[in-house]
Amino acid sequence: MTDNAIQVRELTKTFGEGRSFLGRERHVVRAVDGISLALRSGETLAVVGESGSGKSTLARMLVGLEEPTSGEMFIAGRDAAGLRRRGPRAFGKIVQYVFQDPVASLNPRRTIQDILEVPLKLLNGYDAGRRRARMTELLDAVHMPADTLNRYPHEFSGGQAQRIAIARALAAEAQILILDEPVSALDVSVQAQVLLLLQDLKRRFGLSYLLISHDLAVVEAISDRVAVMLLGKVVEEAPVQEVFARPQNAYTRQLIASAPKLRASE
Ligand SMILES: Nc1ncnc2c1ncn2[C@@H]1O[C@H](COP(=O)(O)OP(=O)(O)OP(=O)(O)O)[C@@H](O)[C@H]1O
Repeated sequence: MTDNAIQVRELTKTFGEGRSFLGRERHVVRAVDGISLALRSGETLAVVGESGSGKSTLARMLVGLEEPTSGEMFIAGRDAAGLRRRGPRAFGKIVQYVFQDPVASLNPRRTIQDILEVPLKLLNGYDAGRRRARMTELLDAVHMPADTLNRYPHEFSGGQAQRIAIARALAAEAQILILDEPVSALDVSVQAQVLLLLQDLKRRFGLSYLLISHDLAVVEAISDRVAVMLLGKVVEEAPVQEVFARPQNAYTRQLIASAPKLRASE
């Protein structure tokens, strides 16, 4: 248990429960359907699956944005039910979300300094001097120049904006990052740089990543293990080389077969 950054047991999330205001039964969607899985400390676990398989719902529960219908979640060894009672900041200190669209994830009316200061102030309670020093370190860690602080999100390319979003996630001092399609909105030429950066940061800061991706080339490049989701369930979970070399599940085989990019890159 202690070696797991994230552990979930029998986790379920349904939507549409109850009756509509006309008294009709609603159609219930089991977005996440009794999942058990673990993200080990220091590893990257990829969660793959087609659109609607429940990946985002799982991720949203892990950062406290969605409440499970049933089941258990432990984040950095802490019971998520307890974290939820203490409010959203309790999650933010231990797990952070990196979104697919970096520019949209950064407030357009705020400078990068304002954006980075929020977690430093609210989650860590750093004073002005410490915040300034930490912001310089963070920008350096993501290979952005110090004058980035005075600029606005729209002044940056997608790749640069994603570096800044990653710096913001690191500012919380959380050890676990949920990477939700972190490079799919970026030009292919920039994707590799951001993936290399993520690998570098993971080693330097001892991070653990839960990577959501539909791009199997990205999954193969940076993951240690893969969990394959289908209709809210995990149908296969194995080390990355194993999943690609010997997929056990028919759905996994189909996913791999329909990923020409991966085979073409070999
Ligand atoms: N807030 C909600 N209310 C009702 N249904 C929802 C809600 N959020 C998700 N769902 C449903 O739950 C299922 C899983 O959706 P989810 O977004 O988790 O899948 P996904 O694998 O992340 O898909 P994508 O790759 O398109 O983001 C879908 O059928 C979706 O329509």
